[in-house]
Amino acid sequence: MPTNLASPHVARVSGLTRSYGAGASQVTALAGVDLALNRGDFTAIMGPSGSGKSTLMHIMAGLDAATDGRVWLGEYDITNFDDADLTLLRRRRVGFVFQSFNLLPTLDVRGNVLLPFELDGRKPTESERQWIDTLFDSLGLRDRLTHRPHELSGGQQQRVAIARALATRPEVVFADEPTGNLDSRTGREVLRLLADAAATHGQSIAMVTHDPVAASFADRVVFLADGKVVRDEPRRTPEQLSAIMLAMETEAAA
Ligand SMILES: Nc1ncnc2c1ncn2[C@@H]1O[C@H](COP(=O)(O)OP(=O)(O)OP(=O)(O)O)[C@@H](O)[C@H]1O
Repeated sequence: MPTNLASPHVARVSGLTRSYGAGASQVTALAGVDLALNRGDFTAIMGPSGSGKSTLMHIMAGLDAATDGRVWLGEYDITNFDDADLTLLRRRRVGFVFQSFNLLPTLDVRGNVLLPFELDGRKPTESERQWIDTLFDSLGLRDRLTHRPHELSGGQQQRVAIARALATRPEVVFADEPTGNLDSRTGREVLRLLADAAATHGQSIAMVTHDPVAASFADRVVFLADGKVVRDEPRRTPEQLSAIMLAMETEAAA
């Protein structure tokens, strides 16, 4: 495997294209994207519906394959990895938080958080055990450890999903609209937790969102339109991000 241990990037794509279908019905979801996610950053990926955000995230996370271009996850060039290698790499290097929480209904909170270790066929080390305890405390899950997902509120379920995503200290956490199913107050709590994981623990996080308030918690905001990166901004207020989105829509309509 080609390695580049000095890489300051947790994930990178170069000349990335992704099309679906063939002939007249072909859709180009990504049309030549160059993007590198910095280690320790909380990066938001914004853009209008259909601009390619989820496709980009899925390819960066090794869940979908490029049509053309190259993809790196940490020091690995995963462009030509087969499914078995990708599964292993995802299990060991990537955490996921989805809009729909994706918790196992039959497992309690502790079981859900320990699931990535189970899947990897190992037990947490002593230091991982301590880290998981810290997560239970800082995410306010301590008195819910034996509860099953259906006994929890939406915000609590998303906090369990975040604890699970952070438990193995993955190279990068990918979050797809993680606050999409939460009320705005609970959503802000979840965003604060993600921002804190990056700021305090150096956890690299990439989050897809269409919500300027959510994106305002990120260190960096990358905008996609029509399958291309059109802007790349440092931290911005929700008002500034809304203005950028509006300007993009006005340009697209002109
Ligand atoms: N499996 C697929 N088959 C065919 N077309 C697809 C598939 N997945 C995505 N697309 C198309 O690719 C384009 C980009 O989709 P994508 O889901 O990445 O956009 P998005 O920015 O995440 O949108 P949204 O904000 O609505 O979730 C869209 O035109 C979509 O219809």
